[in-house]
Amino acid sequence: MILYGREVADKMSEEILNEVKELKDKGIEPKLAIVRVGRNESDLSYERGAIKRAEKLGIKVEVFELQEDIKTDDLVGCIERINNDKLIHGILLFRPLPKHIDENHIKNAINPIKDIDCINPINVAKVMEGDKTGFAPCTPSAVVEILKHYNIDIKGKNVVVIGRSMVVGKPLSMLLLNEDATVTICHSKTQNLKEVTKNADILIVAIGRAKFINREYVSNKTTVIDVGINVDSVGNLCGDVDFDDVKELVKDITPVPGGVGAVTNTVLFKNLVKACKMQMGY
Ligand SMILES: Nc1nc(=O)c2c([nH]1)NC[C@@H]1CN(c3ccc(C(=O)N[C@@H](CCC(=O)O)C(=O)O)cc3)C=[N+]21
Repeated sequence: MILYGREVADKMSEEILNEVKELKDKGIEPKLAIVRVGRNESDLSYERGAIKRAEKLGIKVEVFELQEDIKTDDLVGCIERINNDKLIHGILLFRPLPKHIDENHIKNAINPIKDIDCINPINVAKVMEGDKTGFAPCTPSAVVEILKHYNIDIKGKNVVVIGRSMVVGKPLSMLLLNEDATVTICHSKTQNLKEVTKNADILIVAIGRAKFINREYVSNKTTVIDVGINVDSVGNLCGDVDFDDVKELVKDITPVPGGVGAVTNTVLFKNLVKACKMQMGY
């Protein structure tokens, strides 16, 4: 079965719309700050999707576009202004940041209660502890939302994650563990990768290499979740999985585009409403 993200995002949006309406009835307008350093396509693609989704949800977004060569201290200054702005409830700071920026300083500058994409170490620790008062990163959360929406049971199941980045692989593995999955984390040094992945009930790929996974890595019992967002040789968006090569063979698969990415920005607004309620005492 093809696991489309659109129906997951639309279902989640119904709940978010109701919560936004309740807040507006109390005179509260949830507002997101998007902080973008430079103009790279991956950030702009996400920003476009997020702004479109915000319009549908009646949520205000303010974009802070900063110069690529901004100094760390000036970026901290921008974040502190947002931290102190009572009308802004959540911050999305696009990563990766330019190399010259001291990312450690930045991570700790974001107020944890507004850190709805989980950059601050306090929220990273809360993901580790399964503490729901924090925020998990949006892309890993989108994977869990898709599995839940399509009733794909992961309790005790053999879930293989390929990739161990701080943005996807590592936090996602913790979220899956917190849902009682048996998680195997693979990476560039893993030996006999194909044997490991062929055994997976659920295979989640987040390596950033276009069409890397083909039929040799999967079986007819595999559910494939493709977190990859790449551009192929002819300029089309594609995932880390060779969709055409495996789609007839596997049990389920998410497409790219139209899969995990399509759910990510909706999770962002689910986290924004949660942050807004926590800050306003609801
Ligand atoms: N702190 C941080 N968190 C992120 O989650 C983050 C980030 N920085 N930097 C940029 C990348 C990129 N990213 C995308 C998410 C969804 C789509 C998305 O909506 N993709 C649609 C297609 C959109 C289109 O057609 O352009 C889809 O896959 O269906 C794209 C890109 C999140 N990122």
